[in-house]
Amino acid sequence: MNQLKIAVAGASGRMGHMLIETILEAQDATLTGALDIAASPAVGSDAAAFLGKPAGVQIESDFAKGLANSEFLIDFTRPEGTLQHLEYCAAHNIKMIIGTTGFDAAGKAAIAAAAEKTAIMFAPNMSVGVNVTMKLLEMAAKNFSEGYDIEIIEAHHRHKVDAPSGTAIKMGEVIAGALGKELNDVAVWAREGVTGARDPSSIGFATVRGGDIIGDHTVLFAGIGERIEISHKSSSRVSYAHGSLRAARFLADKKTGLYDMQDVLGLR
Ligand SMILES: NC(=O)C1=CN([C@@H]2O[C@H](COP(=O)(O)OP(=O)(O)OC[C@H]3O[C@@H](n4cnc5c(N)ncnc54)[C@H](OP(=O)(O)O)[C@@H]3O)[C@@H](O)[C@H]2O)C=CC1
Ligand SMILES: O=C(O)C1=N[C@H](C(=O)O)C[C@H](O)C1
Repeated sequence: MNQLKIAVAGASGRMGHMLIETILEAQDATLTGALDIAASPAVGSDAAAFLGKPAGVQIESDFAKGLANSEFLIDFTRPEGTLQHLEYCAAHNIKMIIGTTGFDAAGKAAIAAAAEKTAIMFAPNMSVGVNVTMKLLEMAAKNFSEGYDIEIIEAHHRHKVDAPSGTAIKMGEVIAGALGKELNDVAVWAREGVTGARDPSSIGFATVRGGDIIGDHTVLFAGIGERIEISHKSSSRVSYAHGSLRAARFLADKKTGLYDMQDVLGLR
């Protein structure tokens, strides 16, 4: 069997650990590299030291060393880190699976431009459940387009640095798209003080941060006499890691192009 040669960026992070464990368990994938920022105390140690069974792959901060033997880089870091990895991968034909969230428009444009040089899968949520939920939301939004107020509520662990989550924003984009609108024209990102009555055409967002919540998303369609909630709740990061591996398998025969999990899962 042809092995997928995969490096992991952010190797000592929450997702980095989950990805390394998942790659080491997979029959068709080999961990061939690991990256972290130069300031990380993990640089120089074995990428699987946290599992108590070394993988023989050292965590590097130098891209040339960390990516020397890899066909894929799975990147769950921070936008500024991902954009540096992107430049290197585009120049060296390394395919990328990008799970990092919190990009601005310029960052997203850089990813689209790099996809003309190498194949990239970029999605704010790799879980099958969330991506199927996106389809449910599209259908719901079309049927609740009049008379229902739409609010997106997300909750994550205390360490999360971006808000609203990338998934919540994507849910908003899917709903706005189904209604023939641009999310930026209708989004109310937060509320405080005397806000006035709710604009019926708006899509509201609410963010909760606390403890070890892995990732909960609920979309509320609130009408008169009834309300509908479509929820997804993650109980482990393993679904994100499995989705990332599916993405690597999907990219294996692609040379260039920008894809998302809807492409990987055949949901388009
Ligand atoms: N698409 C999806 O399915 C999912 C996406 N995410 C997203 O993935 C990202 C990471 O999440 P999580 O693993 O919880 O975060 P962590 O903070 O646990 O891990 C981030 C990792 O990236 C490293 N890092 C930080 N800054 C840089 C940089 N500038 N360059 C390179 N590496 C850097 C960190 O190193 P150090 O610790 O030394 O700072 C750490 O190893 C977030 O954007 C999150 O929203 C998360 C889960 C699922
Ligand atoms: O930071 C996280 O943890 C997560 N981030 C992603 C997001 O911003 O949507 C995906 C998931 O919800 C976990």
